[in-house]
Amino acid sequence: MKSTASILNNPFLNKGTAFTQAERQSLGLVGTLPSHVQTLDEQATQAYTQFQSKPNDLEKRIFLMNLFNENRTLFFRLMDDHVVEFMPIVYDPTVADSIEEYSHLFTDPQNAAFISVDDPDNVEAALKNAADGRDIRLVVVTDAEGILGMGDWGVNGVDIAVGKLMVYTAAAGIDPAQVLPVSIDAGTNNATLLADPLYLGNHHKRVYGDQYYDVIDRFVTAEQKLFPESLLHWEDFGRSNAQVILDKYKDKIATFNDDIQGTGMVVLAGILGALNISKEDIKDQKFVTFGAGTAGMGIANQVLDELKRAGLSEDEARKHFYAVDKQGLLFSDTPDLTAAQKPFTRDRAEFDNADELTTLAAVVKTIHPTVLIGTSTQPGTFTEAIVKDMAAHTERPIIFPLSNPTKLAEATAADLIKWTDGKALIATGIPAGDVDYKGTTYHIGQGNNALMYPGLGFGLIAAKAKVLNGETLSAACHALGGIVDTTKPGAAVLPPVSQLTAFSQKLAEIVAQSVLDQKLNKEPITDAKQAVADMKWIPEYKSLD
Ligand SMILES: NC(=O)c1ccc[n+]([C@@H]2O[C@H](COP(=O)([O-])OP(=O)(O)OC[C@H]3O[C@@H](n4cnc5c(N)ncnc54)[C@H](O)[C@@H]3O)[C@@H](O)[C@H]2O)c1
Ligand SMILES: O=C(O)C[C@H](O)C(=O)O
Ligand SMILES: [Mn+2]
Repeated sequence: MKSTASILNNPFLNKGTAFTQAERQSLGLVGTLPSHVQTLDEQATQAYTQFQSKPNDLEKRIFLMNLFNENRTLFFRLMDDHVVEFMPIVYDPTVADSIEEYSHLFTDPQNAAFISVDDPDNVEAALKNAADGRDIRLVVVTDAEGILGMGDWGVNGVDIAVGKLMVYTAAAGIDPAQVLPVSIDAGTNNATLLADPLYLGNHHKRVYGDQYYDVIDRFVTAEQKLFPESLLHWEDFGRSNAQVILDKYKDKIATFNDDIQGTGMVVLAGILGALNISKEDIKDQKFVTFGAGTAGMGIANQVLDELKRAGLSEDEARKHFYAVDKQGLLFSDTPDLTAAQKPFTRDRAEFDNADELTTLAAVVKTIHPTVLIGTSTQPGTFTEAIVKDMAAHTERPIIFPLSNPTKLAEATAADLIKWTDGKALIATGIPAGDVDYKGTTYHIGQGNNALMYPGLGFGLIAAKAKVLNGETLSAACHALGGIVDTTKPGAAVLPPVSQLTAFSQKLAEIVAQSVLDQKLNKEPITDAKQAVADMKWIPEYKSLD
């Protein structure tokens, strides 16, 4: 029999006041709880009332995290009941505040594994100890060099791994006992953290190069050895490492980078939704990506793939893209190009005014894009003048200001609707309320990878995929078509978060089917739908007596 403390302090087993009398007897809990036995419903109602009494979003998050630390079943039951309200609290944007305050507010490691670049010999031990015998099927790892658009947050960034995993369970139904958040503490270049005696990570600058890649390699090796059936999700790595790491492992194991591929997927799905509304062809679009980093180039690659599938040659397809970064429009001779940027550069000879194309305004004026994507981390950069200029040359401009959190968005949905007289087809990185303009209510899609990665990941795990390839990514991007009624005035380009569970399920089935169709499953599975249904965890108490 387990000790009293090991049950009440185990969030995967704990039921608190819902332990039945029989369980209290058999588990040695008699007299350790008040005598009235509550149902999960009663606990959820009571907890929601407490949640509502919290004065602000960060306090609400702290309350929910305490519940999460104590009792995962109750936490996810509550999240199931209130997913639209809880998403911005447990995930983006409030997760950004909690990351900034992580070291100061720390009370519980939340069953994460903490790997230190200074202790490479204990990488495997860290994973093993944190898993504590659990059958891990999903790992979300971050080194937190590029947390959302807020830069380097060192060990504090573990909260993004915890938050992404919460969304996985709420959206797709992965068993919370089968997930593992991982922090790789490679140091930090955040001067505020380094100067803070309360900072809980390594107090030294970030390590790069061979020493860093050696730890990553040890991590991947140990992760695959300990959890051979798991999917490995990379989150918020820096621009110089994200693509390199993905390229190194993507053909060998079941893995994906959420900022590159998850974001590419949601943006392509959003563009397809927008084109469904405008009844235009993707082959007629000109794409400007503003902020040509991890997400910007991930998006460009996913859209490029779509153009090729629509029949364009590689060369023709690339001509549809204009990548803009700090230097302005990226040309083949622009200094300091990243590996991901190089294939998307333009030739100076294409333009009479190439030397002037150093700002977004000049690029929009010259190119007349039909699609403008913001992944720049620069707030307010989609100005009224730029947006009006774009709208003057295309009937339904597609404009996605995606930088997170809220304070970094390139524009607000309300401004974009106003400046384009209701013509813009919009998705935003964080949740945006409806916009009422001249008698129409515009619903704004959330262009956040949270719409995609839970279904993608769950489908890959359920189908026991060996790898994730372009075929499956493409199938997933098309999965959301038809969920939104695009004939309604003011329709959103993506489905609402209120339908997150339903479309994550659909997405998982499509992904699993694609894996099976390509015979990429590690073990024999015949029915994708059944495999997804069999994996689904429901927040209900299981009998422990
Ligand atoms: N909505 C989503 O699902 C989603 C997904 C991923 C990333 N994002 C957001 O996108 C942003 C970028 O994330 P990332 O992971 O690509 O980061 P990143 O650091 O890899 O890329 C940011 C890019 O913006 C460029 N940039 C900085 N200042 C600029 C300026 N003044 N003009 C033009 N470009 C400039 C940088 O040089 C860099 O290339 C973040 O705010 C992040 O939250 C959103
Ligand atoms: O975390 C998010 O909200 C989306 C995305 O992964 C990001 O880095 O901004
Ligand atoms: Mn991210």
